[in-house]
Amino acid sequence: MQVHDGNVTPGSSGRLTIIQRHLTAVPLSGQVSTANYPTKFCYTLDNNLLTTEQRHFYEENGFLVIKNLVSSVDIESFRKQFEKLCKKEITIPGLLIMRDVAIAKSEYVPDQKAVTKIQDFQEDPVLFSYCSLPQIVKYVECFTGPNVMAMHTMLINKPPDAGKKSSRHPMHQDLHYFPFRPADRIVCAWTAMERIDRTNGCLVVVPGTHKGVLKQHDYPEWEGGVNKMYHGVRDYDLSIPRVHLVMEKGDTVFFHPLLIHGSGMNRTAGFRKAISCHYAGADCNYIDVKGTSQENIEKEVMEVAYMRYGLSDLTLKDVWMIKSRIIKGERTNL
Ligand SMILES: CCCC(=O)SCCNC(=O)CCNC(=O)[C@H](O)C(C)(C)COP(=O)(O)OP(=O)(O)OC[C@H]1O[C@@H](n2cnc3c(N)ncnc32)[C@H](O)[C@@H]1OP(=O)(O)O
Ligand SMILES: Nc1ncnc2c1ncn2[C@@H]1O[C@H](COP(=O)(O)OP(=O)(O)OP(=O)(O)O)[C@@H](O)[C@H]1O
Ligand SMILES: O=C(O)CCC(=O)C(=O)O
Ligand SMILES: [Fe+2]
Ligand SMILES: [Mg+2]
Repeated sequence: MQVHDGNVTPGSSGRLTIIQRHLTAVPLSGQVSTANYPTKFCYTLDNNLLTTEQRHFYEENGFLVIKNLVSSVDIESFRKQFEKLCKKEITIPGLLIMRDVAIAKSEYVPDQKAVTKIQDFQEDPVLFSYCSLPQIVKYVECFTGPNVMAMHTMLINKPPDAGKKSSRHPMHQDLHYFPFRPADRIVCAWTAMERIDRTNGCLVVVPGTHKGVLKQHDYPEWEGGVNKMYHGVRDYDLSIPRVHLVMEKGDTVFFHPLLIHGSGMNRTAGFRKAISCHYAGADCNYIDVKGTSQENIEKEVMEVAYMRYGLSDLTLKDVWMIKSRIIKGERTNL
C-alpha cells in the first residue's frame, strides 16, 4: 500500500482518510497506522483522560458517551430535590419552572406532573452539585480547558405525551442559545436519570454536524404546538440519518454545541428525566448577536428576563453573567 506524506485520520465511515499535507508527496510503503502520523485535534485538548479512540470519536462525531458516570445515590438525591421543587416545598432564587405547552393554560397543580423542565438551578445546592461532580468535570476540562464555567443548567422531565407530540424537542444546535465563543470550548454534559430509549424519548443526534456552521433556527410548524423557545433548525431535512442514543441510568453524553440533536416523544406513562449542564471555558468571550441568526432568540430571552426581573436595561450578556458560575480555576472573561 502506498500513501503520501500527510495526516492519517479515521474517517466517520471508519475507513482511513488521507489528508495530503504537501504537494510534493513522499511515497511511503507498508502498514498505515494512525500512531505514526500526527493528527491535528481541534475539538479536544491534550489531556491524560481521553483515550486516543475517544478523542478521535469526539473529533469525528461531536459527542462521546461515558457509561455509568453518575451514581444511583446522586441521581436519587436529584430526583427527591426535583420533587420538592415541583411541590413548592422549597423555592430557589432564579429557578425557572416550565410547564408543557399542552397544559400551559390548564389549572396549576404544584406537582412534577405539571413540569416539563426546570432551568437555572445554580442556587440550588443539591441539583447544582451535579455540575461539580469531579468525574464529570474531569471530562469537561478535555473540551473547555482548566477554567471551567457552568453556564446553563436544566433538569428535563419529559412528560408522557399529551397526544399532540409536544413532548418532542425539535432538532437544534445549542449554540443558537449562547452569546459566547469559541464554540469548541463549550460542551454539554447530559446524564440519563433512568434508562432512556425510543419509548420515552431519547436524545437523537446527527453525528459530524459539529463540523458545520450555526444554522438559522425558528419554531417548527408543528400542529400540536411547540414549547416556548424550542426552536429547531429551519427547513430541517428529516431524511438525514439520525442516531438514537439509548442510555442507562447514570450514563453521560458530552456533546459539542453545534451538534444537531433533539429528542423524540415520550410514549410511556412515566416522566423521563435527564439532568444537564452546559460548560464553557472561562476564557471564552461574549459576542454581540445583533444582525445574526441569534437575534430571534435574544428577543425572546430578553422578554422573559424582563418578565422575571422587571429590569428593562439588562443585556443578553448580563443575563448570562448573572446565572453562570465558576466551577474550577479562574473566572477570567465570562
Ligand atoms: C441549550 C439550551 C436549550 C434550551 O434551553 S431550549 C428551551 C428554552 N426554554 C426556556 O428557556 C424556558 C422558556 N420558558 C419560560 O420562560 C417560561 O416557562 C414561560 C413560557 C415564560 C412561562 O412562564 P410562567 O412563569 O409559567 O408564566 P405563565 O404561566 O403566566 O405563562 C405566561 C404565558 O406563557 C405561556 N406558556 C407557559 N408555558 C408555556 C410553554 N411551555 N410553551 C409556550 N407557552 C407557554 C402561557 O400560556 C402564558 O401565555 P399567555 O400570556 O396567557 O398567552
Ligand atoms: N415527522 C417529523 N416532523 C418533524 N420533526 C420530526 C419528525 N419526526 C422526528 N422529528 C424530529 O426528530 C426528533 C427525534 O426523532 P425521532 O424520530 O426519534 O422522534 P419520534 O418520531 O418522536 O420517535 P420515534 O421515531 O423514535 O418513534 C423529534 O423530536 C423531532 O424534532
Ligand atoms: O430532551 C432532552 O433531554 C434534551 C433537550 C435539549 O436538547 C435542550 O434542552 O437543549
Ligand atoms: Fe439541546
Ligand atoms: Mg420518528
